[in-house]
Amino acid sequence: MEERKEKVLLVGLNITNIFRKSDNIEINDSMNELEELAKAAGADVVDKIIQNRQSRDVAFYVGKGKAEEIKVYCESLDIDIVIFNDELSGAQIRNLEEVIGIRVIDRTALILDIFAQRALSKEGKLQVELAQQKYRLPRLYGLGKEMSRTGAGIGTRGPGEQKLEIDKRHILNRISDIKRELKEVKKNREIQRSQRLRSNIPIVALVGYTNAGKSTLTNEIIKTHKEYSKDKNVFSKDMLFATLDVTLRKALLPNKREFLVVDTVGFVSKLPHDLVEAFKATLEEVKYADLILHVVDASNSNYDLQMNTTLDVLKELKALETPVITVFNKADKLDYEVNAKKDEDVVFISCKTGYNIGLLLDKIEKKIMGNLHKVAILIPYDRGDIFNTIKNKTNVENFEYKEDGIYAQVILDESDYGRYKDYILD
Ligand SMILES: Nc1nc2c(ncn2[C@@H]2O[C@H](COP(=O)(O)OP(=O)(O)OP(=O)(O)O)[C@@H](O)[C@H]2O)c(=O)[nH]1
Ligand SMILES: [Mg+2]
Repeated sequence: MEERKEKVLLVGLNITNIFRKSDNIEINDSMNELEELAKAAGADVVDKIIQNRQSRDVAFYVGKGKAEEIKVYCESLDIDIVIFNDELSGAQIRNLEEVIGIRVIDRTALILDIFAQRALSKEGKLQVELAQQKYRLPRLYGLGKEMSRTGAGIGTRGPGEQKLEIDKRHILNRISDIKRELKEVKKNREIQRSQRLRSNIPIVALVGYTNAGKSTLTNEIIKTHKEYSKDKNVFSKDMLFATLDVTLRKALLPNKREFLVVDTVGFVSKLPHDLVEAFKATLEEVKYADLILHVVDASNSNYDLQMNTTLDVLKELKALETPVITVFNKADKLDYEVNAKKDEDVVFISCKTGYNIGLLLDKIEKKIMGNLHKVAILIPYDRGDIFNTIKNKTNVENFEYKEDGIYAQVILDESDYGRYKDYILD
């Protein structure tokens, strides 16, 4: 039997204060994105309401009068849930539910819900549950009878076997259990990673805003491999957060050397902080990549803001030193003549038509193989981690312990040459 879709009303606040940061995504775009998110969670979006205010109302977010209007409107349209475009406090949720009389959730709970439905790997599930528990903890008091139910639709679903229990002690216990389990998973991943680093296969990570085409591009790139078959394809779909788990696949450079492609979870503006925290561990793969492909949907009118969101997350991951090629995807949807720039590190492509995929592969090859540099390095003793990475990758055998660090003669490829330039002696 098919479940009836939950009917939702979306409510956003347009802060009209003159001090408002001008780099925010405009309210209409933000609400359209919220609509896509709600659809991705399986909801039937009935209408969107935007309220102009100078600031948020502390108790009711949109103000009590507006909340009362929303109640009447919801009754007339038989709405099941009201979704607010920003993160709400526990008190705001409780107050709004009391007035409106139906379930109220915020953008954060919505995103967490999508993640809860989509996470596949054990680690992904644990991370989402951790973020959910952390979200619920300070809101226990606010979660009234409507929210305290589990398994009651959007915003209440959990990825694990465990029901989310509305009891502080239980939540705290569960959080420490999850953290312990995650530590185990992490250990395994580190072992795998060090094996990979030793094997010396370059790693290329695809990052970018959700729906930019990272997974589609991954599938294009992995076709180059001799062992490629369709079942190696990663999941891609016109839907926000199609990918939640980091996947690794083999591919070949034009010069036939093997490399690994990492497809990652996409970003979205106002990504809940706990979720960023939770996914940092998974996204660590990006930090260890030799090259990042920053995939951008060039046809999106907010592509520059989306790029900034991605760059912010890369900064948080401390992955800004890794070389980047900016890949403007969906060139087929641009109605102006694309001027595939001379810039080495930028390329316009279309996964749909195959336009410039070959050029991109050439650029990847150049970037990760580049010129080899024979150099002397001096790594301070407190950066033994860096020394080990270089040692494993370049199979250096002769090194000396000097007064101010470890000295060695090594051969670095282009990307490592850039990455470790601070430690290279003239
Ligand atoms: N027109 C056009 N559509 C594309 C192109 N590349 C990808 N798409 C479509 O864009 C949608 C999103 O693609 P995905 O590859 O799933 O995007 P993603 O970046 O992996 O998204 P998340 O996993 O949600 O972060 C799909 O419907 C693709 O078919 C392209 O070059 N042109
Ligand atoms: Mg994807």
